[in-house]
Amino acid sequence: FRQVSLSDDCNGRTPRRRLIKVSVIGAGNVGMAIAQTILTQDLADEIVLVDAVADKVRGEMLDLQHAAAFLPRVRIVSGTGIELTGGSDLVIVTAGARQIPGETRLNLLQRNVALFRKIVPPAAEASPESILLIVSNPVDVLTYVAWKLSGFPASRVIGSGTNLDSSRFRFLLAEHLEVNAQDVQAYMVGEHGDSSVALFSSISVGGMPVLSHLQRNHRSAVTKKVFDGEALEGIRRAVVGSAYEVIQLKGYTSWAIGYSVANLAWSLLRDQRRIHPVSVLAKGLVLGVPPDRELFLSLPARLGRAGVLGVAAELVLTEEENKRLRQSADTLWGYCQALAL
Ligand SMILES: O=C1N[C@](c2ccsc2)(c2cccc(Nc3ccc(F)cc3)n2)CC(O)=C1Sc1ccccc1Cl
Repeated sequence: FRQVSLSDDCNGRTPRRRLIKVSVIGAGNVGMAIAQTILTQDLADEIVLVDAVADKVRGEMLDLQHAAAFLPRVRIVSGTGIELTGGSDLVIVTAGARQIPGETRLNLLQRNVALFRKIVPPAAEASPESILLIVSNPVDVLTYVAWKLSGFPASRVIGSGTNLDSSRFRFLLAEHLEVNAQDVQAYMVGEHGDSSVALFSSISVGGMPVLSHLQRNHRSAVTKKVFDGEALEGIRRAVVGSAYEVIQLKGYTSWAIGYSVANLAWSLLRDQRRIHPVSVLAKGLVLGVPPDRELFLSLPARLGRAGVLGVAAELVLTEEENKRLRQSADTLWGYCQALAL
């Protein structure tokens, strides 16, 4: 139809905000769930998908492009070369060898370190101002590896860490209390996975702590239902159990990790300064761990466009919680040292 210009086009100049570019390296179930969620949440102006398998990543790009009639306009690019990610604000790494059943974590780690040696240096060189967000497992050690290989300041190298553990924890608590999971503040910290530490003492619902003096003074339905210890320990175990249950039922996880990582991307790219439990350089932040030990584990961190703006180091931990955190720190440090990067 005939082009009619009705609006003042700012003297031929289109007002420009800085365009946001996000790259996802690894177009598997996790990478594509993250990309799809970032797309639907209108978070990026350009999304780059990189994977070693050319047909797979081109197919994923085309399939997403075909949804354009229902989505905000986003440029979607794909290929096998890391150089496509150049100029990214955020580079999300989900690439990783799939764990062979029965394979030890150390063996999977070594295979993924070899992969990271090929991915991280060129990605860092192509986007020197970007934030690296590591999702590949074992995520805490691989975030340390990405930090060492990238040469970036630790503030711009983050692991998804216990963000997923914490979102499952919040879901299970919310179900138990029949309240919206968005009104449940609850953190799991430390090492992602089987050994994450649930911070029972800092659970709050609608801003009310559920494990405190309330125990004595109020017998409301909320505190009565939540504060008995075995219910909480049961929920902590269910966080781990639910991960294994999903793997057993569908063979992989995607939606929860997709939404939880897109939530991190939102805070980072839109400079939200929100606090998330993510894997950060925990040097000198864990009581009882020598302050010179360089290791990554999850702590509540304030996230913005500059990456990690601050870490909640003055965590209120019980002696038991701190002991478990220290044990995780020792294990993780052992792995990091063994790599001798
Ligand atoms: O939801 C998952 N799924 C995975 C998975 C596995 C194959 S495809 C996806 C999962 C599920 C269950 C166990 C497990 N263990 C594991 C440990 C070390 C590794 F390097 C890789 C995987 N990993 C990967 C993973 O990290 C999670 S979260 C998770 C895992 C275990 C305990 C608690 C949580 Cl919150």
